[in-house]
Amino acid sequence: MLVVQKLSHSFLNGTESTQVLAGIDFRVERGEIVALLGSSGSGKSTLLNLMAGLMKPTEGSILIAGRPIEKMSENELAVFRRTHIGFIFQSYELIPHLTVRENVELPLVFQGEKAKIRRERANALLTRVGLAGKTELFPSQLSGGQQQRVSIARSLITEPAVVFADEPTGNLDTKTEAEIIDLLIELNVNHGITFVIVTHEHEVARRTKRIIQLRDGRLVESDAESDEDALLHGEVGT
Ligand SMILES: Nc1ncnc2c1ncn2[C@@H]1O[C@H](COP(=O)(O)OP(=O)(O)OP(=O)(O)O)[C@@H](O)[C@H]1O
Repeated sequence: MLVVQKLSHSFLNGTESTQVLAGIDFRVERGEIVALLGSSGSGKSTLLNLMAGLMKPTEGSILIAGRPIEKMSENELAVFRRTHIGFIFQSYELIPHLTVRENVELPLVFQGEKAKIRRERANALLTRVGLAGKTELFPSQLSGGQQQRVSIARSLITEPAVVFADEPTGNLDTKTEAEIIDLLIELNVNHGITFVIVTHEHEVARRTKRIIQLRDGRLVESDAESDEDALLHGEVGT
């Protein structure tokens, strides 16, 4: 589903090169939910940008649904991203002058889907994320947690191979954070959606079955249970 192979990345500033990721290898199977955990500066955003095809790696390969995305042209990538990858952002990134339903429909508008089908799929997804009565409101009329639910529905409408969530609860209070993570887990368990959740919060990572941990651009992989154990014994850095 998602295969990251021997991935390294350096940024060039003038003549100086800074290595940010070094020899990253992991795979995420279809139907998995994984937290990508790392402290500030560990390389999470860089890795996410590479996996989303927003930057080309210095070395290595990223396969999504069997396709090496680093080999694609800009145009191929734009189409591939729209159809195979879903995104959930910390700040929701909803369009304020479109209704909740229109926001969710938008990726299908870009695919040229018929209005009736768009509306049906958007309404079904909005029901699934608990917003059945809110479809004709505007984003500003919703709470932060509800806006994030809209963005989750939008990320699913093209039935992507994988959904990347970038600090999805970063703007939410603890109770709403737990509800949003509950929703992502429910969508994973009951609908088989593959999620990679990028976070610096152990509390979020602790909820997923598997944690991939980045430290100084390198991987420290562990499953959630042993990681929790390590946390208890103070072995995992913050
Ligand atoms: N364009 C760039 N040029 C040079 N160095 C960069 C660039 N972008 C990021 N870096 C460096 O790469 C390292 C990793 O940054 P990155 O943003 O990937 O970390 P992060 O784990 O996402 O951190 P945060 O949680 O604070 O966003 C940092 O040391 C950062 O200074």
